[in-house]
Amino acid sequence: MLKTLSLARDRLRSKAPLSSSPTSSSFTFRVLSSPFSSKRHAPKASKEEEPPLKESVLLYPKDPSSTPKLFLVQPRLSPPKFLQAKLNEALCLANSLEEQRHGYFESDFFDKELPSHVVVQNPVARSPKAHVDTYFGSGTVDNIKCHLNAEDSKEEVDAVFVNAILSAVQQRNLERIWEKPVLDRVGLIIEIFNAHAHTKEAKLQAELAALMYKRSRLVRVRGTDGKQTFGQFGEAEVVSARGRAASKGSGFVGGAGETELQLQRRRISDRKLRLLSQIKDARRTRLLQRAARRRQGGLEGKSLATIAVVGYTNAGKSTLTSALTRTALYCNERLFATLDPTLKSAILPSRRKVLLSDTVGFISDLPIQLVEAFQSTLEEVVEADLLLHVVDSTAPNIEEHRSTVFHVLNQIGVPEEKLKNMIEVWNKIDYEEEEEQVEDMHYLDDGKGEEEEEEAAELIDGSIAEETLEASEAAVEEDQIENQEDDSDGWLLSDENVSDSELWKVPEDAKLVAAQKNGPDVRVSALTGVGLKELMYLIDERLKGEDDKLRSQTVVERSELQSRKWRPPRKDDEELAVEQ
Ligand SMILES: Nc1nc2c(ncn2[C@@H]2O[C@H](COP(=O)(O)OP(=O)(O)OP(=O)(O)O)[C@@H](O)[C@H]2O)c(=O)[nH]1
Ligand SMILES: [Mg+2]
Repeated sequence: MLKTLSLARDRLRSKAPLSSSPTSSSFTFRVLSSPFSSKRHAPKASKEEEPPLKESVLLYPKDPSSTPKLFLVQPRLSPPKFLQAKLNEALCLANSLEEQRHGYFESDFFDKELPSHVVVQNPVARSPKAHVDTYFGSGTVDNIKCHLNAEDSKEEVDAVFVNAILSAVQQRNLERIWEKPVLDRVGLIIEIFNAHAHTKEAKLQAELAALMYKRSRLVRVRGTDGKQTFGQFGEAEVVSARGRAASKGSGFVGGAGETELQLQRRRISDRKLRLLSQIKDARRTRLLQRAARRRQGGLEGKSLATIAVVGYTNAGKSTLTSALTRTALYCNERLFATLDPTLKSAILPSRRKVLLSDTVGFISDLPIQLVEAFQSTLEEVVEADLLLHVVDSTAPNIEEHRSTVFHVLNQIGVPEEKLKNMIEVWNKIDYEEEEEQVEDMHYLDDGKGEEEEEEAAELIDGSIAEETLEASEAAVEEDQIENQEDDSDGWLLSDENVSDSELWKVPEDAKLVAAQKNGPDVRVSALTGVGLKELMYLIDERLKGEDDKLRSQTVVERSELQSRKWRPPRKDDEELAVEQ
């Protein structure tokens, strides 16, 4: 089984050629329309009732058996190892977008075809600012369109996934040029969150994230006829009479009426308020449960310690939690398999009972507000007594993964003391051994890889590479970028005032804390069980250390209190008081 897994993973790691891959997916289902174009929200002048927003934020209708066929566009990164890692992650993201049926995914992750993809020149490589209108230069945009047409002629592509963070305007313009819904990195991750959420709380949080994202995507662009239009297909501007009467004071005709943009914003704001209040209720329940757990206590009247298992998505958090608690949590190769925190108990070597909390994984380049939508869930992490940071030791960009986790933990407010005490667990050490064993029978070693890499080089260094920045900038049509009202509420970091190079940079604070740790505290294989005993002893030790710290703190506080209470006022003190 292990071998199959490694082979399959190997396949995903190495097969993704750095070029357009005309592999046709086995997905046969269709996206009816994009949630991010307004096609599906064709304005209805008279209807004022609450739209089914949960549905409107989704990429495809909630048919559990439906999976969209995505076409991936990966901006080139260097070094090639980093590009390969990012490309593999993007392919995994694309294949992770799937609804579960009765708690299970229809297909085996590795039975799925790799999504068709193309590596293109990275616009931020030459200039910190990408093209404000279409992100990519015009040559790249046209080239992608050709690839899309070619792909479409074989099997219809439902949406284009650009593995970068696009502004609303860039997204809308690309949608118009490519005539396909476009998802950027944040959009796809939100879609996955929505598809994988199970519990009421996770669903609410995922919907909130989608809603905030959707609000940031509401833009008006100037259409080909020069008129302001709201949607991709130039829907009418004024869609309801609301506001007319109010603006005139009486009568039923007057004022400018409500535009589609205002109507959508209002609906989103109303829904957001309702969602926030529901999340608040769920949070209250969680707080009560946590307090009850603390009261319940462990051995010798101690409170029951909670250990939060954190880490990059797919690092093996659920597998490790299952192994340590001897339970069977849901584990899957799909990214963001876990969205709902789960608590399981374990007995440490000292016979102390603890709770392990498995939670949502982190990923690079996500805006803080997305994390904020999951604040209620992530509170478990902030409140935990100890953190276990699970790292996939086989990840080629392991440093980026580590830094991302430190960054998110900083963002959600984990105290520095807790970060220092965190146990870093390098997981999947069995994989290296496996890799060595299967190297000779590497089924991808069929000579195709090189050929495909050459193609990639052609694509990157050929027509697209020749296109100069100046030329593409000249191609920016002024009327397309005029009035680029980006209503992101400062939510998306992709706003034009934040350069994309900033987004891809590991934040300094995260680097600092990550650098303080030189390596793993323990190396394990959650799958085979190697290193788990050592890990359990380490948890015991760290918790004891925490207890001792707490005890000495309490003793100091108590003695301070006593001395304050019983100490008779000294002469020096009296003098000091008089001076003051
Ligand atoms: N070879 C190997 N595979 C592992 C190990 N631990 C986990 N995996 C595999 O890695 C994949 C992801 O594991 P999960 O436990 O679901 O990872 P996770 O961190 O919980 O992922 P998310 O919930 O999606 O964030 C699964 O296919 C596991 O079987 C390990 O020690 N060795
Ligand atoms: Mg998990």
